[in-house]
Amino acid sequence: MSQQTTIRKLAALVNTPVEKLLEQLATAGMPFSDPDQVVSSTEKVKLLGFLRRTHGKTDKAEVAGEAPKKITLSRSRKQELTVGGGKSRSTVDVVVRKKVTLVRPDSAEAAQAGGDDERAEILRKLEESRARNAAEQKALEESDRRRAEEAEREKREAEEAALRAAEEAKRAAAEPEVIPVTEDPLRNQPSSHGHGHPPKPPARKARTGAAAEEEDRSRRFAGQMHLSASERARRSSSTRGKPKSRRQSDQARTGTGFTRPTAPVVRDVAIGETITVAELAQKMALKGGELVKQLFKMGVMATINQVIDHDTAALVTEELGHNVVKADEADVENALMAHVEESQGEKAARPPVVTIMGHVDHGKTSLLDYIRRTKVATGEAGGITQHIGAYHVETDKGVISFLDTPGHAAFSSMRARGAKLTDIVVLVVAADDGVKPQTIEAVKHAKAAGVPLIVAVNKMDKSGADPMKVKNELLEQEVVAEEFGGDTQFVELSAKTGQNIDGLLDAISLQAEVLELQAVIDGRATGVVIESSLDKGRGPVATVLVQQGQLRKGDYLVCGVQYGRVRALFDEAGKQVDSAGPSIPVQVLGLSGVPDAGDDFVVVEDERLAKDVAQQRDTKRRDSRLVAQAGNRMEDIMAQMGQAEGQLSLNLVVKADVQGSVQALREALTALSTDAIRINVIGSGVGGITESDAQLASTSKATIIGFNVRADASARKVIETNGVDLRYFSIIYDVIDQVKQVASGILGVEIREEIIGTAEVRDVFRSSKFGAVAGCMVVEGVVKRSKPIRVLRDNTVIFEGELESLRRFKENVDEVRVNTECGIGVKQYNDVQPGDQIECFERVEVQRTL
Ligand SMILES: Nc1nc2c(ncn2[C@@H]2O[C@H](COP(=O)(O)OP(=O)(O)OP(=O)(O)O)[C@@H](O)[C@H]2O)c(=O)[nH]1
Repeated sequence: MSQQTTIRKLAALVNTPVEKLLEQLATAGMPFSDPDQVVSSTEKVKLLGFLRRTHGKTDKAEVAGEAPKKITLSRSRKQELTVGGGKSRSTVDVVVRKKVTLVRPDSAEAAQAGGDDERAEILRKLEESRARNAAEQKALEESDRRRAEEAEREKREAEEAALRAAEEAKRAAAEPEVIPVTEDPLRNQPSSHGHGHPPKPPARKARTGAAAEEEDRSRRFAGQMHLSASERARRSSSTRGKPKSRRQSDQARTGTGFTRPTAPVVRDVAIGETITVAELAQKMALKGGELVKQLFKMGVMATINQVIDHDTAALVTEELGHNVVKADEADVENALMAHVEESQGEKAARPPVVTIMGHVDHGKTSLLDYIRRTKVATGEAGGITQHIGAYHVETDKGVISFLDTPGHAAFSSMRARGAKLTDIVVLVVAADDGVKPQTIEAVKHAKAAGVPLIVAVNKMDKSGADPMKVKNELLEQEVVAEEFGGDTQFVELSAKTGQNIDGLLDAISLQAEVLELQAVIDGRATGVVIESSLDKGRGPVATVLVQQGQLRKGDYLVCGVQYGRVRALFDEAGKQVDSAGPSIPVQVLGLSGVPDAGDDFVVVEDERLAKDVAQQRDTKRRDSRLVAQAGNRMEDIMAQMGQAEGQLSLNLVVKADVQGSVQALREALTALSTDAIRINVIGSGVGGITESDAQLASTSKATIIGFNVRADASARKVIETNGVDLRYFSIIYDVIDQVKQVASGILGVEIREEIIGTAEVRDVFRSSKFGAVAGCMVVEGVVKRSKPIRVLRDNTVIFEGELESLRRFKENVDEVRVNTECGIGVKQYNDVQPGDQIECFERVEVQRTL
């Protein structure tokens, strides 16, 4: 690659005639004869120095007669580079610039070395650099060539692969599916349950045919409990024997697309309060049957469509290795809550809600009736007040609402359902009778609920009234009158004469003021159902107590599991009203069904939400009931079986006029159950006793309890024909008493042994006539000849039998009393010893009671 220059070329380059250049060269000491003679670089440099000198320019190098101190040679070369691969491959023009700089050694060194040596060195280095350049250039060319070859080869391979794929796809379409067994990642992987499969030989011949396929599949899925959705899809598609799609086969071969997980899939399974077995199985991607089996292993017998409770579902889910997540079933409820909160506004004072409690016959009903009769404004002229479960009165000091179901049964049943309705409890105590068991119970209930008490000392008109006694007795219950330094107001009154009833109302208003009761006055109403019934003409009727907001005619509301639009509102005077505010009881018409006492109600904007919430609650309630009824655990079944053996049962059908009474009775009666007898309320409801109630009672041998309701003609017929036990009541305590009696009748009598006397053996005489006769002292009770005896030694019974003889001073007697000596001959037993005890007992029949 030497760049040799002739004199002619140089002359053209420097734009000088050839002759002149020859001349100059000659002058510079380099005589050339032929213009085509080559001029070396050194000669060029020399010429340059000469020319500069002749033009008067200084050149140290030349002056010193030396070569230039630094020479830089540069060159550039253009070449093509291929970048990227496949589709993105492209060519780029690249300019390669080379620059070589040669530096002259130090002038001191240079001074030592001769000028020609130096030039020779430079030339050598120049030559070396040229050689290096050439080598590099060659290497570059070589790598370019290799790259081009590589690209060519890749292109060729890709074309071949495409061709092969097309052929294979064609072949696959013609043949049944063959699972590429060697690709299976699960194959060499132990399963989560420890059933590891030995590694397969790498290249197994692909098998075709259903049997091979089945075997292969079972091998692959054995011990693998959880299949992902795609696995299932794969399984089912292969089961159907469909050929693989081209895409699938391409994916399988190229390894692209989905790869089966190598470990069991752990799922987050959302479980609500209840779930059906089928639904749970689906959530775990498991066959229903598998889950049934798993449940059975855990001791739970359930069918695929059965509802199981949350705990059981959670257990089995965890057992199968999945995570349990609490399902957010309260979606609609949340929407409802948001709805309620949204309607909250400014709060203002509200009237108090009062419940009256006290011992039986102390005058609760009389008090409520007196207040209602004298204080509730009747609607139209001659209108009569109605019992709707609550009423409100207007006093000088404000409005007061009374809950009209006296007694703590209703109070506690409401409280048990989470409904806190009562602000103040008025405890009625008859001044002539004082504190009685139910008075104490009422105090306990009020205290447990954290509700303040006002004591109404009733029957003050009676001659035997002793209010101070009441105050003192209540002190023991920690109910301290104001005059004793406590905070409980005592009001002495008479429900009969109406004496000081206003004083009681004042006391209530005062207490309410202290409590600073508040509620949102405007906005959507919320509250609680106090009573409900099914009216023949008007449909479901519910008395509700509004707790917040205004309940208006036309409002949509959800009420327990019922919903509807308020068709009409009635107050306790039977008068239609347009709205009811906080603490005001009102009768509502227009619900889809009869709600339960204690259910809450919420007014909502539209019917849809009301319906959704009601339906969701209904489903939930039904499911919970199903779970409760199912008794699906083995233990439960066993327990029930055990119970059936030893435990008697009394079945009852309870019908009452209002829902509150039904609930109170059901709870009170069921609570009478003991280990010996179980009280089952197998049917209950609001309304008269119907034929179906009678039929139910007849088939299940139940007693019918009619509380303020009567049996209709067809029911009476069934009752008479089948001899069903029917009893009517109007007082709750009577029901309880009678049920106790009936239960006792079922329990029957029990034989009890009573020891009537014990005698100690002091000496033993043996006579040929009577055998062994024990000389005894009666130490306890009386020993009777006609009664059975036991002989005890060291407090252990060693013989049980009868007396042969009982004598006192050789005389036969029928009985011997305590501290008397006697001779006892035991029938068929001659082994009596001094120190033994002879116990005389009798068997008595005792009526079993609850
Ligand atoms: N003399 C007098 N008798 C009263 C007074 N209050 C109630 N009575 C009578 O006491 C009896 C019982 O009264 P009720 O009001 O039924 O008593 P109760 O506490 O509601 O009774 P139960 O509903 O059975 O729990 C009735 O005969 C009433 O007439 C009163 O202030 N003075």
